[in-house]
Amino acid sequence: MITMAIAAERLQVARGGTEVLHGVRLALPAGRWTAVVGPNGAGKTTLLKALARLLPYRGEVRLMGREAGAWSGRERARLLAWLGQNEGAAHDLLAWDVVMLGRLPHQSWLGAASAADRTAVEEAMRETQCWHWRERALGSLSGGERQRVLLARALAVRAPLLLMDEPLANLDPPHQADWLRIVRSHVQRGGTAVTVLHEITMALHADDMLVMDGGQVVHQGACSEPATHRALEQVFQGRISVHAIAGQWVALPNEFIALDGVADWGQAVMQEVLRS
Ligand SMILES: Nc1ncnc2c1ncn2[C@@H]1O[C@H](COP(=O)(O)OP(=O)(O)OP(=O)(O)O)[C@@H](O)[C@H]1O
Repeated sequence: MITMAIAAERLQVARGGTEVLHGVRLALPAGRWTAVVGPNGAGKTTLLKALARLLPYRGEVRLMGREAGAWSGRERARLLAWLGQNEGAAHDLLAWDVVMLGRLPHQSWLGAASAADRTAVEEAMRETQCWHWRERALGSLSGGERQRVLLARALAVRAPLLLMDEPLANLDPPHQADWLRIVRSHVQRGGTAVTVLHEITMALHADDMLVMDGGQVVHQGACSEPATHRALEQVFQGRISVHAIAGQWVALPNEFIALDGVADWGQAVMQEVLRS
């Protein structure tokens, strides 16, 4: 039997007095990476927050087969690591201390950090290449540097469930590629990742995709399935299309590729890439 890492039934969430998630049903298998995509305002952040119990909801959420509310706060904090969008953190905290916050669920009340905590922090900071700034205040770092520290904090939890909302914000292309490797290695070790991504080509690297529109999940399927590509094209009103280029699914804006000559130019660039 396939273990469901996260499942929801009849999930309803209201924000500002208005219902914005309308009875969502989903089942995300363990050991896979699911990308949540959809137009602005579709309800992606709301869904992720509800799954992490960061927002009140009606209906049912199950984490690793158990009702989310049945886990104690500390158990849940060890089970599920969260990286939010535009997350605030005290800007005068040192990067090291920010990442150490990810170890709180493992520490006793007022207990000092253990050797295992320090190892987890160092490994997470080296993995996201922010070890170098461990003595710097968070507020002194650039947007992308700060994002890597916050990603390290989520990794330091060593939770089997990793939920990330727009994790690529401010990351340059090499660090986006590093992030991809980190998520892949998390799922290869049996972990589960759920990420909200606006960059559809990056999202197509995931195993599965949850396509949202108007506060509902309109499609759930493998990123390689034509039905998933059709669902994507539909929610973005036919303004993007999914293509296979160099063995990878790529989402391109139709206006762009329809321009005379641009498609030829794209082909030429791709040939160059393949040759190099
Ligand atoms: N705090 C809030 N108060 C009132 N309405 C809210 C609040 N937060 C979100 N909403 C509304 O809920 C709906 C879903 O928002 P949500 O942030 O989940 O969408 P999203 O798919 O993540 O969007 P985006 O792609 O723009 O980040 C939107 O219509 C939004 O305006």
